[in-house]
Amino acid sequence: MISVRGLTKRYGENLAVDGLTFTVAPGRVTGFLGPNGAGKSTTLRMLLGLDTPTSGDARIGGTAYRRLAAPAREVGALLDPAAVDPGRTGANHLLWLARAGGIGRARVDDVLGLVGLEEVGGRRIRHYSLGMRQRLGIAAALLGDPGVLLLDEPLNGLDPEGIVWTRRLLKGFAEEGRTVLLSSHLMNEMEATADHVLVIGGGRLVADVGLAELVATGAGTRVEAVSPRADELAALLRREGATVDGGRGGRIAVTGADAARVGDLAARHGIPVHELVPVRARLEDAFMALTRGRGRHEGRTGEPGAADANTRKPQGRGMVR
Ligand SMILES: Nc1ncnc2c1ncn2[C@@H]1O[C@H](COP(=O)(O)OP(=O)(O)OP(=O)(O)O)[C@@H](O)[C@H]1O
Repeated sequence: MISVRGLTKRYGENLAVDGLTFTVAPGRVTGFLGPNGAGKSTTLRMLLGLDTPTSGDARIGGTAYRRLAAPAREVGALLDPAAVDPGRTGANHLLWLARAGGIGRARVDDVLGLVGLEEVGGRRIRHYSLGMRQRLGIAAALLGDPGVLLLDEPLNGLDPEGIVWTRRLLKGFAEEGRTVLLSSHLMNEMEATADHVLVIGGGRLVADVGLAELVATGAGTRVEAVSPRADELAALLRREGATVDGGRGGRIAVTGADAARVGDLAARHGIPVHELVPVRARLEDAFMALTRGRGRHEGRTGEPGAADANTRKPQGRGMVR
């Protein structure tokens, strides 16, 4: 179990993490999502005692990482797979980590086998592909057979086979009752891997919700319509309060009105419609809808999302935007 309470990190003027409170339960894969600069890595670093919170706290099994008696056996982490000595062999790198963590050398061969690197353990890391380095990083996280796994972008650089393998591994860990928290910007992969998601934007919690529930909220659900008089239809829909994007080739994407409303409106005005397709929201759509205006690159001060994030009421169970 991971618990974070009022976690805040300020770098000078920049409030990187802003009063985050959440728990990560064992027995499921929890995805950690947010636009670039949202504060995911900073949060993970504070969980791992690599950065000190300005206020609030982050605990693993009720204890701050720096106070854990045997951290390597309790928490496995993958932060930056490039942070290795390229002159070492994969096996030596793991052996060095095992020694530092009080873990026996037999476990090195175990984890090399687990991640499919047994054949190349004796090769220097500089000759590893990006995907192999990623697997080595996962092997390092697994060394202490920990109950908690924290993985920052573990799917980066993996080929499709590597992605499927990692997904199975993480799901298997969760099924064994371990706590798994992973960040990834690959939405389709997150959708296929996570059971629950934490979404942050501008350092604040935007959603803490089951994946199925998030998608079912309909955030990001839209209707696509094709009409030779698409501009006219778009103007009518906007007048009715819907949001309309596109228009090229007579194709528009409508949010805020369902297919029946779009079709009825078109019929009332004698506008022919050649296609009318409801598009069910996927994680990516819901994520975009939740975090719009909350990206670091969209500006921290005065951005619409930041201004109202304090005042918005929860919308449905688990939605904290
Ligand atoms: N050591 C640091 N010193 C100063 N500012 C920092 C430091 N680390 C992070 N930041 C700032 O804190 C904010 C959050 O960064 P963080 O890396 O945690 O975001 P992220 O969600 O992990 O983003 P990404 O997906 O791009 O990795 C950013 O504005 C970043 O520039």
